[in-house]
Amino acid sequence: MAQDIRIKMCGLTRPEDTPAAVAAGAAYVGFVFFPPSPRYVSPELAREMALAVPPGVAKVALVVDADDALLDELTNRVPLDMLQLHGQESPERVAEIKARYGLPVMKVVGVREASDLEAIDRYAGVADQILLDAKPPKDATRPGGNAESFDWSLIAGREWNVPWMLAGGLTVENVAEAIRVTGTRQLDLSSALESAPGVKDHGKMRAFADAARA
Ligand SMILES: O=C(O)c1ccccc1N[C@@H]1O[C@H](COP(=O)(O)O)[C@@H](O)[C@H]1O
Repeated sequence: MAQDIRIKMCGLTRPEDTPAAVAAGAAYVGFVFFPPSPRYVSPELAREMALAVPPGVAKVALVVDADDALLDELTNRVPLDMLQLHGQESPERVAEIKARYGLPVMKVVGVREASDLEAIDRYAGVADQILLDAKPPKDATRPGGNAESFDWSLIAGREWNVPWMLAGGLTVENVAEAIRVTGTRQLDLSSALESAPGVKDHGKMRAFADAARA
């Protein structure tokens, strides 16, 4: 059993989802604060859910090009352990957010082709973690959570001097291959854990965690 695999289960929307993610063995739980998403949760609901998360499981706020007003509200109301920046935030903005809120920051880098990976070095000095996700399809209404994978062979054998996670279209069927090709020790997903957009399926959470660790 590959017990050292760490999983982030993102886009939890109901109070019962957090204990289910924790029971499945999630190392991180994610709350989406991007209003167009079917996984959007209000700060009030996120607070209720976050308060039920035991120590040792990181509570992550996913935001997209958030301004300080939103980040002030979230950090004041929700007990958080990490901010996930899933927009076009520059390295300077990442550094500013990190300094202002004193929370670890995970910057998303969208990947479609090899040259996209050059962005990692620009963020490695400021972000605490990098999340490699597929760039969204052209007609997408959100920058992530589209159940799209990128070509994992682009990062086969690559190493960076910053912790990183793999995201984008991970499923119970492809997770073993994703780990084999990329060597990742951290996985992040949302769509494949759902029975409908925004509705997490607790059986799928358990099945994914079992497959990832097998
Ligand atoms: O899930 C969303 O609605 C979302 C909205 C805006 C930005 C990112 C979003 N999701 C994140 O995208 C990746 C991959 O998700 P999937 O497994 O392909 O559905 C993951 O980090 C989600 O949390």
